[in-house]
Amino acid sequence: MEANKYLDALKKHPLKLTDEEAKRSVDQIIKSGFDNNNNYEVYKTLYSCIDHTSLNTTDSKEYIWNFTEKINAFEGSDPEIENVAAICIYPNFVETVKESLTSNIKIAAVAGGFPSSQTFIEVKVAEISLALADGADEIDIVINAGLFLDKSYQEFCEEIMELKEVCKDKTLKVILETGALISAENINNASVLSMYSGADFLKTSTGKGYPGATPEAVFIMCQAIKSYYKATSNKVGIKVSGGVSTPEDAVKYYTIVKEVLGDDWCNNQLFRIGTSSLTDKLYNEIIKRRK
Ligand SMILES: O=C[C@H](O)COP(=O)(O)O
Repeated sequence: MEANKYLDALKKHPLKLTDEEAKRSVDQIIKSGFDNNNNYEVYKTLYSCIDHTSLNTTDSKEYIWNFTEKINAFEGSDPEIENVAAICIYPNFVETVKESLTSNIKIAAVAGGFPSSQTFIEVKVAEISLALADGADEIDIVINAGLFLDKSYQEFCEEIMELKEVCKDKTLKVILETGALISAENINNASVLSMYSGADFLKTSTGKGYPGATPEAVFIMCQAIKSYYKATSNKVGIKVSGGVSTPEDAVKYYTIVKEVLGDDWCNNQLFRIGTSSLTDKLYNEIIKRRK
């Protein structure tokens, strides 16, 4: 995009709410919609939207192998429940997951200098290329928040465009690290620029070092995705991550996505929950609610 296109894109998709208005709106959405979605069928949908995540300093080949084996064991074990959407790991474990995975789910890798994104573009390109070569289906990168906050939008967008080019037809999820962007305006603007730069999904948080997902941030991101869809007919997905640890949290985010974006987004093609602690809890809740 040429220089004026960045500002044009932001003008085309302005934030129409203050932070306070966004909070009131999303609180009302949750209040009026939560109970309708707090049910067995939605829980099963949510389970199928999970990016089952392990991003620990202590992760090892053996641990990730066993982590994957648990997902393999679940496959087909319960005819009523579709397996999780993806396994999400550090890039150096893609090979391990590829070798051990027997279920038909996606392999997602964080890459590009996760979680700070503070490294050379050459390193980001190499890390993504290696993860893809090992078999990753999806790549989760973090925005260059420094460039964004400095309003260096051309460099900001060109970096995402370059990394999307490396991914080709593989899914690129762009982590906004909303806990670092803080304001609704920053979250809206980072969403808009990331989508025009090639993001297939917008993702809230790394879960590392900054506050994770919030209903307000997800609401703002969904509004931006809706506005972008109206302008371009392109559907960009939403991935909620960072501290999503209870079935109730997941239902709240589902409620926001359903209300703002509609049923088209309420599946794992366009809605994911990145989590390291929800999967078993959600399964247990589903079993509890089974008649
Ligand atoms: O998607 C990736 C996140 O790191 C998961 O965050 P969490 O460990 O708070 O569930």
